[in-house]
Amino acid sequence: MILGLTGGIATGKSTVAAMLKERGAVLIDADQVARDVVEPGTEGLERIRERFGNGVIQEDGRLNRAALGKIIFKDEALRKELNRLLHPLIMEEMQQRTGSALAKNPHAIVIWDVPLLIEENLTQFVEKVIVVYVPESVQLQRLMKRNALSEEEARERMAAQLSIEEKKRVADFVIDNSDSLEMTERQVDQLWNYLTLKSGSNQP
Ligand SMILES: CC(C)(COP(=O)(O)OP(=O)(O)OC[C@H]1O[C@@H](n2cnc3c(N)ncnc32)[C@H](O)[C@@H]1O)[C@@H](O)C(=O)NCCC(=O)NCCS
Ligand SMILES: Nc1ncnc2c1ncn2[C@@H]1O[C@H](COP(=O)(O)OP(=O)(O)OP(=O)(O)O)[C@@H](O)[C@H]1O
Repeated sequence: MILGLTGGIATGKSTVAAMLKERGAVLIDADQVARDVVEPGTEGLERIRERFGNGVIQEDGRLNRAALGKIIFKDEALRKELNRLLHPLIMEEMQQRTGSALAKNPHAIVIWDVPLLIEENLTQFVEKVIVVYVPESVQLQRLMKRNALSEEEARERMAAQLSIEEKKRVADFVIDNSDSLEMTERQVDQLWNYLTLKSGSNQP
């Protein structure tokens, strides 16, 4: 069983993903895969160097994420170009990791944690869509705090994605993460019970 977990930037995807992992889900994190495919020596990093120049590569040969972020969150055309360069590499790696997980355990509950699941039409690859929701005002506050961003920078990043309200409309399951972590845990427990029943898995 493959499920998509998404939400807006800083609505709490990683928080909910960690809770699902604790309960036994196999987690495939697109942000992590996106990091892995641009490690030094990869085709991903070479693609970025060719298009964006050495200004986004650090002295130690690693990607300067802050520098690239500054460029692409301000400019939609450049962001789309970066997506075009990296997304096929990210997708291939995610499919591969999913294949190995299901080969090991055909009953595994595999969660794809993908911020752009809906924007990039990846819902076709998953059975159900889980959206981690908080109202936009909470999203803005959490994003500014976590990434030490100004309100303008945080709004720019939020504008690079479909709004959380629109994502909520596409969801099969909504986890409301605007209250305490305990309240979120409770919703995750309910969801997990349903998923284990449906997948026929006996995971703890
Ligand atoms: C631009 C980069 C280097 C900035 O790195 P940084 O470490 O500051 O951020 P990080 O990767 O942790 O992403 C934080 C959040 O930003 C949002 N985000 C990232 N990339 C994008 C994008 N292309 N479009 C819209 N939102 C994005 C996501 O919500 C993500 O969870 C990095 O985000 C990147 O390589 N993005 C392109 C790959 C991509 O699309 N990743 C998203 C998962 S498919
Ligand atoms: N219920 C909650 N109450 C208060 N703070 C929370 C709660 N859930 C998450 N947070 C905080 O909000 C921030 C965003 O959460 P998290 O990193 O899980 O979001 P995300 O959706 O994975 O973000 P991104 O899209 O950037 O990957 C973090 O600083 C986290 O500690």
